[in-house]
Amino acid sequence: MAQSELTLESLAARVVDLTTTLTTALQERNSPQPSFSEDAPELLSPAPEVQGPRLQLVETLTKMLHLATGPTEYLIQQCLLPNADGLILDFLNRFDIWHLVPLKGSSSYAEIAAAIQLPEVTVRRFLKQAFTMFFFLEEAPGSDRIVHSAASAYVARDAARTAFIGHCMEDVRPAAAVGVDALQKFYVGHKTHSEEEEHCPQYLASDRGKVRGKAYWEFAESYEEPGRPKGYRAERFALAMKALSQTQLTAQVLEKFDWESLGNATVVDVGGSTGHISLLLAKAHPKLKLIVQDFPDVESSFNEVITTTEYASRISFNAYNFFEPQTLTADAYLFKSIFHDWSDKYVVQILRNLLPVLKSGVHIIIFDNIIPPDHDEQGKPVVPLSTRRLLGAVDLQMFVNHNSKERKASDWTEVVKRADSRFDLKGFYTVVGSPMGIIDIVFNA
Ligand SMILES: C[S@@+](CC[C@H](N)C(=O)[O-])C[C@H]1O[C@@H](n2cnc3c(N)ncnc32)[C@H](O)[C@@H]1O
Repeated sequence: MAQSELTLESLAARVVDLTTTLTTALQERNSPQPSFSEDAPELLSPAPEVQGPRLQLVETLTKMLHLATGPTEYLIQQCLLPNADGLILDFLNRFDIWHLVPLKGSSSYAEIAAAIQLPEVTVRRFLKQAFTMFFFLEEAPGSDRIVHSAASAYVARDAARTAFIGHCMEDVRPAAAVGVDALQKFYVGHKTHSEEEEHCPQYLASDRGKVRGKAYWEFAESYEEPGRPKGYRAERFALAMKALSQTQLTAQVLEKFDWESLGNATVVDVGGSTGHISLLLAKAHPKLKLIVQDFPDVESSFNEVITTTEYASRISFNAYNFFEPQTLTADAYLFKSIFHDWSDKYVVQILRNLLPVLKSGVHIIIFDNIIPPDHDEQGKPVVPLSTRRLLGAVDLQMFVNHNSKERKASDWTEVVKRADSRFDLKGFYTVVGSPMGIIDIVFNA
C-alpha cells in the first residue's frame, strides 16, 4: 500500500498481526518477551523469524505515531527534542548517574545530588526529562526514590555502553553542531564531494573553547583536560566499538565467511583495536592464529582485554600504521569497521599497502556496513525504516568525524577495483537484522 493511503486503522490492524507473529516466534523459541523492567531481555532472539517481524512492527508503529502526532506537533518535536535528548544523555553519562542508582535498588534525589555536587532542584529537573526518554523512573509516581528502567539498567551493566554514549555525546556532538558550517566553508560551489579529511566538521569543532583543528584519530590520542588522562578519548573509543558490536549481530555476520575453509591459518585483524573481534574468531575457530594491528598506544588496552583470556596464546598485537606498506604475511586480512572511516582515496591507499605481502589466493575480508538500495525494482523499500534511519545517521556521523561515508555494494566494488584490478570480489554476505555484512575478496596475482 502506498504511504499516502495508510490510515490509523490500516496501520493498527497490521500492528496487531505483527505483534502476534512476533510474540509467537518468541514463545516458540522459549525466548523472553520484551518488557520495561530492569531485567528486560537486552536483545530479542537473532533468529530472522523474530528480527523480521520486529523491524516491521517498529516501522508500522513509527508511521502510526507520525500520523497520530500530526505535522504541527511533529515540527515542534523535531526542533526541541534532539537538543534536549542529547543534553540529558550527556548529563546522565558525564555524571555517571547510571551507577549512582544501584541495580535492584534505589537512590533518592538528595543522594544523587550530593554525590555529584549539584543542586537537588537541578537534578530533579534533568531526571524528569530522562524519565520521558525511558531512562530511570520513580519507584512509584511522586516517590522520592529513583530506580532503573530497562534502558538505564542496560547501560549500567557494561562500561562499553557508557563509552559509546561518551563518544557520541562528547566526540561527535560538538562536531555535528558545526556540520553545516563545514558545508558552507568547504563545499558550497563545488560539483563533487571533497575526499580530503580536513574538510569535515571535526576540524571546526571545539572543546572547552579550543578548536580541534585536526583529524579525529590524532585528536582522540592527544586530547587532554584537567582530571582526565591524555588519550582517554582514544581508549574510550576502543571500548565504545565493543558496545556497537553488541547491537549488530556481530558474531552472526562474522560467521558468514567460512573461516574453517582457511585451515591452520594466520589472520591479521587490521585496525583491530583491543582485539574483541579476534577474540570471537579465536573462540569459534581453534585452528586460527590472530594478529591484531593498531596504533602502538592501543596495545595496553589490548593487553587488558586479551591477556587474561584462555585464547591469549593465539592472539598477538602488532603496532602498525595502515598508511605504511604491510609487513606481515598472512592467509587473510580482516578489516572490520575500518573503511567506513575513510573516503575512497584513502581506502585505495590502505588496500594498496597490502600488495607487498599478497600472494594468490589470500583473502581480504571487509566487515563493514553495506548500504542496501532504497527501493527494489517495484519501488518497494528494501530495508525497514528504522534501519534506513540508523544507517543514514551512521553515514552522517562518518561525514562529521572523518569526511568518509557508508557504501552500497556498487560503491564497495568500485573502490576495491580502483585499488587494484587483481582484487576479485567473491561475494557480499549479510544477515537479517544487521546493517553489516562481509565482503570477501580474493587476490589473483
Ligand atoms: C572504527 S575502529 C574499528 C575497530 C575494530 N576493528 C572494531 O571493529 O571494533 C577503527 C580502528 O582503526 C584504528 N586506526 C585508525 N587509523 C589507523 C592507522 N593509520 N593505522 C592503524 N590503525 C588505525 C583505530 O585506532 C581504531 O581502533
